Amino acid sequence: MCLQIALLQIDVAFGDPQANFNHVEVKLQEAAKNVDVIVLPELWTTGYDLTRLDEIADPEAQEAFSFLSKLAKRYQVHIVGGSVAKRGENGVTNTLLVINRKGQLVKEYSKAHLFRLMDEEKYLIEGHERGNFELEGHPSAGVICYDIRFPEWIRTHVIDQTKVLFVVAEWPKPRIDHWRALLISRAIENQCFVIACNRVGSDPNNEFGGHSIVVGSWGEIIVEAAEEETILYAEIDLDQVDEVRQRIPIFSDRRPDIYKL
Ligand SMILES: NC(=O)CCC(=O)C(=O)O
Repeated sequence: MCLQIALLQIDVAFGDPQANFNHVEVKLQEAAKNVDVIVLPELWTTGYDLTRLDEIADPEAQEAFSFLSKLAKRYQVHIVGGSVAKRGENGVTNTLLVINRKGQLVKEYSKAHLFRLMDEEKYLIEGHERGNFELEGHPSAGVICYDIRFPEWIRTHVIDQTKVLFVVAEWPKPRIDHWRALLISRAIENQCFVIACNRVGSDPNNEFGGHSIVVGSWGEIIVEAAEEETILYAEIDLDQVDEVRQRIPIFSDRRPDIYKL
């Protein structure tokens, strides 16, 4: 079973949701021909304008959901809709939205590990649930940026046969070597596809590194972007995951009985 994927490696206007909705609408239309899944980066509506979240966070992520739902239906695509600053009852979360071809919400996942270097813990509340969902019947999962530094968290997502791990990010350029190494490692150790969408451009505090990437379940790089705005396309064959897992059966060779931390 093959899936055609498009990753929107875009710039994000700092604290300007309307500009970002307009930009994503254009890019999504461009990407939508002959693809099954479109992926957006982290916090694509607001960027890291965290001090203005009172003003610009999306109540219950309703505006982002309605916008992505309309486009998913129009183009008949699944959208792994990056993440948005969602204002809920208890505060603001950094929340990933997954929407199917019918425009229905399949999954919401809130970033579990908040990144202190970018002040997330001062303005956001953390999520507690896993990011698993099904994509055309295939077990998949989505996590957000800093989450990939926690292999034990990622493992909990793949233990139930997950074949595709989506990562949405605003990862700064100075640590782009970590980004690449962590994503390739997560693919090899979990024997799954890793589809990772980063932003480009800069904000008042950071320059972002691009290098969105699709890694196969053997750890090979299928496609990788540079540092400019681009739409990155990839075809993934999900049968590869079964072959790799049969060849080196790490899931049956695991020894959780001796892994106590
Ligand atoms: N937005 C983020 O979570 C950034 C994570 C990051 O830069 C890192 O080095 O980890």
